[in-house]
Amino acid sequence: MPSERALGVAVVGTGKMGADHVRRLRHRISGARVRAVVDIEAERAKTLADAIEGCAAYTEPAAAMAARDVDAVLIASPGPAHEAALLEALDRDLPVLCEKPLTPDAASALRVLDAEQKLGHRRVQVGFMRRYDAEYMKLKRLLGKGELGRTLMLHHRHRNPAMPEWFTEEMLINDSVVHEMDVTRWLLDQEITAVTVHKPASTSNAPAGMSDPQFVLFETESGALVDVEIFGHCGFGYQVQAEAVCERGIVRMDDEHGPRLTTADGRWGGRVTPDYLERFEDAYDREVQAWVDATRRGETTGPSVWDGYAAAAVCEAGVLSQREGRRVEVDLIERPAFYQ
Ligand SMILES: NC(=O)c1ccc[n+]([C@@H]2O[C@H](COP(=O)([O-])OP(=O)(O)OC[C@H]3O[C@@H](n4cnc5c(N)ncnc54)[C@H](O)[C@@H]3O)[C@@H](O)[C@H]2O)c1
Ligand SMILES: O[C@H]1[C@H](O)[C@@H](O)[C@H](O)[C@@H](O)[C@H]1O
Repeated sequence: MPSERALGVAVVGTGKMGADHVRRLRHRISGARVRAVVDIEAERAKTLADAIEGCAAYTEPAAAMAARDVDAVLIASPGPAHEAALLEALDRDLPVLCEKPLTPDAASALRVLDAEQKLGHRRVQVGFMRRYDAEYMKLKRLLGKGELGRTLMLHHRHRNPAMPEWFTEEMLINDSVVHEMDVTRWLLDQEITAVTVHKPASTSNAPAGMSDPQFVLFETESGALVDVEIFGHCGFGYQVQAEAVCERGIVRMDDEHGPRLTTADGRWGGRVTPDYLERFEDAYDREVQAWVDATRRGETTGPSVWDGYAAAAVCEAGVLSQREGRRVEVDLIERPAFYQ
């Protein structure tokens, strides 16, 4: 439905990420209006809606999706709640931007994959925002040019200062490393075939029952090896780095943000971003603008339900490896022609 008027968006889940997307839709990107906010915490949704002209608060995603001025849905509830909201939106043929992970496990991701195929056209963009980050885009372009030859290894580092108290050890894999699963598939243009999770000595900052950091190894279809350091409680800030080792060179992603200072006491250096909202702000903006623009043209672009399902299948292997301490092969269905 190519449209001249602003896209009416319902935002489902108004916690840290949902509230930030509401701010983004209102103040940082063009072509959209927040018409509904949904949260099981009624007061949170109402407080947010009261501050936005023409926006209503709901506690049920289905009620918001039925509203006359809602054309599209941005899902930012916790991962386990995504499936129900996605199926509801697909049932109504509404365009969706769904925060990562698509769903936390492969079986639920497959149900979404089936529902979109039954609908007969793509409607869902998955919120793998690193694909919209300037540094990752440069890395992708360089690897794609072919000058460096095949990529033999990728090294990823993913450090968070601390995790919320509800964050579990499994979530280190299916909520955090899911980003590296997606960028690895995207950068190398191939699937991940096996995962092994190793647990080094744990920081005393980790909560009881969580071994942190963890070292995750992916094997890929071409035989590349990919390692990920996931550190949930590094204490000092938010850091995401990547380096590709290729046949004819090495590309290291620049993760510096902000000025680098040299000071009178002989120190030299920059600043580490405190969290993902600051580190990836431009990427989130580009991602949401791309979704609004494509939706207004009547198209669906960006990471697909297939990408969300493939990452969920790798997560499932990763969680099993984390639990059992062994290498686990990824169990992936054949890619349907619909998603070629
Ligand atoms: N792309 C990124 O970098 C990034 C960063 C952070 C979070 N996320 C993703 O965003 C999503 C939300 O994470 P968050 O950190 O904002 O969590 P949060 O806990 O801060 O917020 C979640 C909100 O959803 C509400 N909620 C729970 N169940 C709901 C339901 N069934 N319907 C409607 N609302 C519901 C909660 O009351 C809460 O207000 C998750 O999928 C997470 O993985 C992505
Ligand atoms: O939900 C968040 C978010 O996806 C961040 O981008 C990631 O760095 C965190 O590790 C994760 O917990």
